[in-house]
Amino acid sequence: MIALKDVQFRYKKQRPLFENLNLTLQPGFIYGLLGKNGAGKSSLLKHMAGLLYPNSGECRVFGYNAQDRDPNMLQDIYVIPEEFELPGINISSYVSNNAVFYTRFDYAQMDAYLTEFELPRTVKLSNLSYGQKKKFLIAFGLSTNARLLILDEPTNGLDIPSKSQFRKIMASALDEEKLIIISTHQVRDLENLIDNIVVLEQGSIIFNQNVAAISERVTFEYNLNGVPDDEVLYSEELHGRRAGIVKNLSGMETRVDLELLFNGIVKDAATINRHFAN
Ligand SMILES: Nc1ncnc2c1ncn2[C@@H]1O[C@H](COP(=O)(O)OP(=O)(O)OP(=O)(O)O)[C@@H](O)[C@H]1O
Repeated sequence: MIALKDVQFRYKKQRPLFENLNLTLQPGFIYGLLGKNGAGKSSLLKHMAGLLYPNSGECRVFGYNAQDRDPNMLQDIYVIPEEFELPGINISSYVSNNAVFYTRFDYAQMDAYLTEFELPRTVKLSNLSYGQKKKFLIAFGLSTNARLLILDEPTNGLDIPSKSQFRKIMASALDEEKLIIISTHQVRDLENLIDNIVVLEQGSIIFNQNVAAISERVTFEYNLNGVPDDEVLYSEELHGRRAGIVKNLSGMETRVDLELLFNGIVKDAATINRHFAN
């Protein structure tokens, strides 16, 4: 479990980014962390990995205070950052140098991911394309079997087949012990993958809901003609029509449109949260 309690944080000489931020994340789920540029997603993920420390409050990961960077905690965390550099060595050298840090590293699993992603094994990692490097890190990260996997913009640079491979691989990698957090702007890439949506805005959590609850409470409509105004929680122009988020009064579960949902939350989180609270 990850528990952030009353976290306050500011970068030096900046105004506070997090003020009393509270958030609990449970294993067995994939969380989508969404937010506009500069909302604080990467900073939040860095707190969880013990790379940034709160000014006050605490961030506990599997019971450890993340800022202590206890080796037992670190071997259970794998972070794939948005920007990274890989050394000029081939995959097998990298694996034999780095897998030792993870007690549950599964070499057969790594091999299967490399085949699935069609990664060339003899080329130096530094000479791979950006998308290939990303796929290599995803393969390595999953093979560590770390209980906490943090992925910052993992689908950036992936081609279309690789994005669907990514979704398939992530879904199959999840078990009840693992907690996966994916931060992204590419919300469509997360559809049918994430269990929970957390939205951050100017350092505050403005929305935190389970996808099943979302599909039970609201529907996503692409032509609001005829829908009474008091049932519409958010609307926008889409291909010349009014699309939007509507109260689900039928109780039938429908597909969650993450892009519409995100737009609605950013525009007016209070209205949407009020509906969920009722
Ligand atoms: N090292 C730093 N020093 C000072 N301010 C920083 C630093 N890193 C980030 N910030 C500021 O903190 C805020 C949050 O940045 P952060 O990178 O966490 O946002 P983000 O949600 O990940 O953004 P993006 O979607 O653009 O990657 C921004 O206003 C940013 O300018």
